[in-house]
Amino acid sequence: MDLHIDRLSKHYKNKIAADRISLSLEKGVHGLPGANGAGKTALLRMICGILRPDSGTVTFGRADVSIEEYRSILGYLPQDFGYYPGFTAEDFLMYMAALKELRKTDTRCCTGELLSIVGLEAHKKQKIKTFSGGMKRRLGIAQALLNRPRLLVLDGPTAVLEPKERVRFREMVDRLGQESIVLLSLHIKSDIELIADRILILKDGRLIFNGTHEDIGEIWKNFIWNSLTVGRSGLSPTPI
Ligand SMILES: Nc1ncnc2c1ncn2[C@@H]1O[C@H](COP(=O)(O)OP(=O)(O)OP(=O)(O)O)[C@@H](O)[C@H]1O
Repeated sequence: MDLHIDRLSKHYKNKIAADRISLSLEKGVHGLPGANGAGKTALLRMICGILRPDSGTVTFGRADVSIEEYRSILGYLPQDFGYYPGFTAEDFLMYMAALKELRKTDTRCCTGELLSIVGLEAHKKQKIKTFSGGMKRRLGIAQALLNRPRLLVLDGPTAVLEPKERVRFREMVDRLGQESIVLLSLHIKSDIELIADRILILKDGRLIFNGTHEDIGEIWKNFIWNSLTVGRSGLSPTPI
């Protein structure tokens, strides 16, 4: 089943976060690069039903973004994900599963599997307050996978990952993209090149490109790379 976005718009006073965005996404990994303020987070939040658009629709198959059926196929890692520092990794996943109203029996077996997928199995009894930024991010990815989503939306998933973690993440997303629609906002050149099958580029809330690496051509490639201002820390202009 496909994700359909039809003329989605969102304004904030004098700013346009989304300007009549229309697109359809199929299974695979879709990368969303773009300069700061281009509208990536606004689009992802509208796709997840967290931000209400001024106009336009988001549907998965026949399910509208506002209904329960849509939420049951969705996994989401927000840009600023809140953790409970006193929880262990395992307890946190159980807690998130309860919030998502997943059955306890299903959750118990999959929390171990998910922690292993994100490389945190050895840390499952460790409190989150002792985790590095990269470990927290990986735990955030694990909670997004709890309901085995057919639509997985990750906002800046690689932002604080170490190079080794990043390689593991690429492999994981590659596997997930074979079964599901994966949509990620990415800031780092090598991530976009290596992770995404297709690229969607936003500029000032408008979708200005939707295609493959081959489609994009050198001019557009230069445009994207020049519009990206971040390295691993979000501060360096040099992509890693
Ligand atoms: N709550 C808000 N109030 C006013 N303007 C907002 C609000 N949220 C977003 N905007 C504006 O909407 C536009 C799109 O913001 P958005 O956060 O989606 O960009 P982004 O591409 O995710 O940026 P970044 O890479 O910095 O996270 C920006 O101009 C931003 O300033």
